[in-house]
Amino acid sequence: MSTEPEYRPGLEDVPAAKSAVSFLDGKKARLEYRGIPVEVLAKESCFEEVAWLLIKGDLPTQKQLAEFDHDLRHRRAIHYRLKDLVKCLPADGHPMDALHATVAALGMFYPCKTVSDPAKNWDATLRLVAAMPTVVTAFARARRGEEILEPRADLDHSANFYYMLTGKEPTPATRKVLDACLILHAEHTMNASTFTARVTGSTLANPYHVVGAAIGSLAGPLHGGANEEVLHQLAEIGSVENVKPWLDAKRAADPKFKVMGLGHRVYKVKDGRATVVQEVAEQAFAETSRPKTYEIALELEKYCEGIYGPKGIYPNVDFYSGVVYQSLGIPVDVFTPIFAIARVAGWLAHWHEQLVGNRIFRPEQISTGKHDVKYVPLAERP
Ligand SMILES: CC(=O)SCCNC(=O)CCNC(=O)[C@H](O)C(C)(C)COP(=O)(O)OP(=O)(O)OC[C@H]1O[C@@H](n2cnc3c(N)ncnc32)[C@H](O)[C@@H]1OP(=O)(O)O
Ligand SMILES: O=C([O-])CC(=O)C(=O)O
Repeated sequence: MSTEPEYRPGLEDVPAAKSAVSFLDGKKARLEYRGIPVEVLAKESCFEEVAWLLIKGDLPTQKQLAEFDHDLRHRRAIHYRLKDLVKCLPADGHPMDALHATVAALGMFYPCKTVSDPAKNWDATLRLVAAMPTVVTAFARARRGEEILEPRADLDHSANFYYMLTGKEPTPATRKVLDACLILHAEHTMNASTFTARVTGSTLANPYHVVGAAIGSLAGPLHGGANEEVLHQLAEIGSVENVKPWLDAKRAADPKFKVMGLGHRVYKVKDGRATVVQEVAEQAFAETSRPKTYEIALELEKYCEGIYGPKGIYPNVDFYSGVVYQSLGIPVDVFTPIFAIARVAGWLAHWHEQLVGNRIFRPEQISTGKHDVKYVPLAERP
């Protein structure tokens, strides 16, 4: 009898950790952060409160939230040499790469060398949550030759992000839309980037390495990078009338063609976050106007339902988020960095959880290579 363990490609259904940070039922599209439905948080809460909830485990008291908010506001500014670094990066480079590089450098300017000091771990946690919007906006502006703006301590997290990006204060509706999007993207059980964060954390690497590794994982088009791809896809389609001919042609050319923003390992119904993003979008469009891309996305969802619905493939959170960001005037390649600005809360929550009773991740492989191969000296090879 074979003793070979069962191999599950992509670790499908294999538990990689025990976690109390969030809960997901993919058949019912139910997502909870520390037991609270995400839809409720998106409507009632703010990103700062949700970050505390995820990392600390419970809703903050009024005093805790006030202190947390104060501490975040005072860690937004980055060292002037980090701004110089951002200015030196290639202007045509991707903002996710700039974020990746600058988060590593952030860890050099504000070190947390070992992870055994809870006070230093907490300081790094605050720094990462607070400073990532500063880094993203610094690169977004510097590459266009615009002045890098100092964070404003009189604005909350979402409003300050929008201000640092655009130089304008958001309207209350825009702030709410952005904040709700950050809340919706803050955490999602054992997704690829969170798993990456936990694996990295399990080596006792410092939190900047943990977040840097997770940023790299999030960047891929099968994960967070899909929100940008969706917008390219909608631009390629170009019109509501072209949805059917476009998809028919793609599928004819490649039966395995993947529609970006569709499908999920866990959800077999429409991602509840996508529905909330649409509700939020309608608020955003009340101030601007319903963009053509949104009409195309709606038509694409409708046409895809007939084709992919029977297989349980529906829109995920990335399907509509980009349309919202675009309507706020945010450049397409900044969409995935916004995801990272939100998800850092979840990554850090998992990092703190991983450190309690930590054991290094070291799974097994099923070896498929050769054995006892004779080494042939180079001179004897053709
Ligand atoms: C925040 C997030 O990370 S949400 C996910 C964002 N990613 C995307 O939107 C990219 C497009 N989607 C995908 O590539 C996938 O659905 C993933 C990566 C999200 C999930 O991948 P997996 O769970 O490994 O599913 P897998 O890729 O094996 O697909 C299973 C089947 O559904 C099909 N399928 C999955 N997604 C799609 C899609 N977007 N369009 C068309 N068909 C799809 C596959 O072709 C495959 O079909 P088959 O059984 O006939 O071979
Ligand atoms: O859970 C996943 O695999 C991907 C996802 O939706 C997320 O990270 O938000």
